[in-house]
Amino acid sequence: MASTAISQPGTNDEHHPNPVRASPQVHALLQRLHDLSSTQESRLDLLSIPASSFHATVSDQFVALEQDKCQFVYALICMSGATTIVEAGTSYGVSTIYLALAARLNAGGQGRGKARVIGTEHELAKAQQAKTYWKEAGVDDVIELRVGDLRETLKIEMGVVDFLLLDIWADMALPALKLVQPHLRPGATIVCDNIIASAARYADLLAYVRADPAFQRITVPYHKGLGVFIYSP
Ligand SMILES: C[S@@+](CC[C@H](N)C(=O)[O-])C[C@H]1O[C@@H](n2cnc3c(N)ncnc32)[C@H](O)[C@@H]1O
Repeated sequence: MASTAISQPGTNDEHHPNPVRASPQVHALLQRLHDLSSTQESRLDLLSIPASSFHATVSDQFVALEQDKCQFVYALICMSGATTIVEAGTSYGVSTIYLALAARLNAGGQGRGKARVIGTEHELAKAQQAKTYWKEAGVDDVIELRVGDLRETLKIEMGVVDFLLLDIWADMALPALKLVQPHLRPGATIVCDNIIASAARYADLLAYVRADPAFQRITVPYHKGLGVFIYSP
């Protein structure tokens, strides 16, 4: 019997439609950035880099959230109506474009707040380049980038937060969650990348959320596991 090739998520075909509403120019930009990131990552084995040298080894790399996960995150934000979003780990701002597009779409609805995406990035060069991509994508008005160590930059006002994306070096995930947690609205969504593959590195985060019944958890079976927590205190 002839076999039919099954397409992969993120490919945008009849089986895996792309939910993102954007112009052809923005789709082309996103594709270009994902391709750049994938090419870089194919030369690195991120999980084999020791935690002690991780920051230095990948400090100029994209390490963008994969395209299929970005599309899922976009859809989750559209479903939840989130308009205020915090991103722990922005890098060159690829995932941030999806967050901004979705928050802005939600903010267009009646009675919703203004779209606001707060990004965080330690590396100044990445932050500067990210801003040029956001301008090209036409979402720079929605994004506020906090440059520096998120353990300081997330101490500043952020309003009531609907959605938190943890796409950060594993040792920074729990500090980020703890800083944003007091601002999360009941029912807020938290997404954490690589929750299975990096489980050992996320030991502190996992112990924290498992110990608190306010976090309803599910792992979505994307590559390396995508953790989704609903915050219901
Ligand atoms: C996985 S990348 C983020 C990718 C991005 N979300 C995307 O999809 O395009 C993680 C980023 O977190 C940044 N980072 C690591 N530790 C940080 C800290 N303490 N404060 C702020 N940013 C940090 C790194 O420089 C890196 O660019």
